[in-house]
Amino acid sequence: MSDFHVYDTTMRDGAQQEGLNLSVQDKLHIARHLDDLGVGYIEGGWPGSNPKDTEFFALAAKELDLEHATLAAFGATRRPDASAADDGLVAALRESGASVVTLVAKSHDKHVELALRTTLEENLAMVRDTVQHLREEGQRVFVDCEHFFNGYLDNRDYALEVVRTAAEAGAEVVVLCDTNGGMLPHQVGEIVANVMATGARLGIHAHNDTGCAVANSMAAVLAGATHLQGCINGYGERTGNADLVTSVANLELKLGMSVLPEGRLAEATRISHAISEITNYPPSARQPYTGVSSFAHKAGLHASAIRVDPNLYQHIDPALVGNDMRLLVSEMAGRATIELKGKELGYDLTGDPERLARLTDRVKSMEQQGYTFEAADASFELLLAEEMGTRPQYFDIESWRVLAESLPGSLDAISEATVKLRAGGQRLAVIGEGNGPVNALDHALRQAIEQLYPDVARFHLIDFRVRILDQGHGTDAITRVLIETTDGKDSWVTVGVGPNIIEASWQALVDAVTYGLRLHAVTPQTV
Ligand SMILES: CC(=O)SCCNC(=O)CCNC(=O)[C@H](O)C(C)(C)COP(=O)(O)OP(=O)(O)OC[C@H]1O[C@@H](n2cnc3c(N)ncnc32)[C@H](O)[C@@H]1OP(=O)(O)O
Ligand SMILES: CC(=O)C(=O)O
Repeated sequence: MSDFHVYDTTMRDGAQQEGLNLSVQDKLHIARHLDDLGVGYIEGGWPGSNPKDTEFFALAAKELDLEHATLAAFGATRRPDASAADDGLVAALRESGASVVTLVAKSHDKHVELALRTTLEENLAMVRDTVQHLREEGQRVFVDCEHFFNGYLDNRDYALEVVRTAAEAGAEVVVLCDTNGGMLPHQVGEIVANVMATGARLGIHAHNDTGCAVANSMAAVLAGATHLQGCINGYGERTGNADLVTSVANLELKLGMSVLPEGRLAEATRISHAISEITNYPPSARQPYTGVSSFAHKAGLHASAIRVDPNLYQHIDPALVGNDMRLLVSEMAGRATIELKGKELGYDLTGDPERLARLTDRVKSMEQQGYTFEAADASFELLLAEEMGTRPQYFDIESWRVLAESLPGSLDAISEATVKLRAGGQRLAVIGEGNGPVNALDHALRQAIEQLYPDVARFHLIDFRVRILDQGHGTDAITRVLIETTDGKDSWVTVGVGPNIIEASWQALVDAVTYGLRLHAVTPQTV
């Protein structure tokens, strides 16, 4: 592995994202995940700026046992016209227990004069004094030059003077920040190449306001930067920071650099999703490398080539980043898609062109009616089983009926469902109650079959989504219902479609129960 720095700022700049709020325990968990990924540096926050960040560093010193990473504390240069030794926030950095301190410094003359309200000379002194002071106290220092690129375009000499001052005072790395995220890759590449002439070790910190944060980071590295900052899942102020996983995967897989310890990149998808759970931000399906859709193929033509060689429609082997290829069944499927999906589900349809063609036609015609199989894998698997003659019949529905009743003095309407079916050689008629018609039907169906099939007691609905398909028909429209069910271990999605929302829900419900029992390898009893 090279001496290249992979520097994560999820817990500092990532936490500046709207709606993202981390507890101290969240931060400790994230730090362990980042260490597991093998990043070199973890910026834990700004000690002294709020009690939580101060507590994090205190706890980290006692509880975090990092294998790969070094913890960095973030803070600012001293206040104007004061001494670094007497500055309260500098003291918090000194006392944080972190061996690395990353100082944010102004490098754009306009910011020095308007935001800091001091002179250009005093700002240089603030950088020099603070770096020297912390170095004397035994800490390693990195300097983040805020608004560097805008500063360089407005007053090149001053921006370069800040870089030189930081490096001469003992900063190990001077990080050029695109704080407003407005740069494009050609500008970043050219400017970083010019700043290399200072002799300072350079880093890059890019925001994503032009959608170019990762591209700008790559341009900086190609121009000579050897320290890369970013956040997991691209979190960060406004539109976020460069996504650290995308950046690192690009460096390793596209530029042939070795920046993580051997084998760690293959953990990227798992770690990116685990951190999403902690931040409570659902992972973006379309995130490069780690998204669930990153290697999902929907178009029939793609699948037909993938059948020959997956690399024909994929830029890398998904396993390199711990992701998987998936085939999506939809109206855009061709026979190749159905064949590959069948294989994924354990059915060999090769050599059965007629069945393949029939299934493909069925999928297309059902999708035209409103079904969506890419979102309802379980209903597709049952359709496939039906075509193969292996769909189990656990019960035979005779009829169902639902009543909704509003009782005087009560705001809640009560629903009551009657389900009549044959199962286990008996005719069963069961009444179920619920807080809505679907809930009542669900209860009635379970009660009817629970004695024969006790596994149904373990199934729980976790999501129920309704979509009106032909807008404009008002209450007369076609409705699609997607139901997600879990048994506590696995979860599966089924679909139902119809002009009546309860009929559509019932179809999805019957598929959900049938799929669950089949998954549990329950043997059907005579109906
Ligand atoms: C580009 C970035 O994202 S850098 C990271 C920014 N992150 C944050 O701001 C989050 C944490 N910040 C905080 O908790 C608070 O802003 C604190 C504790 C740092 C400061 O709080 P306050 O003392 O109340 O000051 P306030 O936030 O109003 O203003 C910031 C002050 O820092 C000064 N300042 C700004 N940049 C720097 C710098 N690089 N070096 C020294 N001082 C600076 C400003 O001039 C301003 O000074 P003033 O109080 O004399 O007006
Ligand atoms: C330091 C930092 O976060 C920035 O300039 O964007």
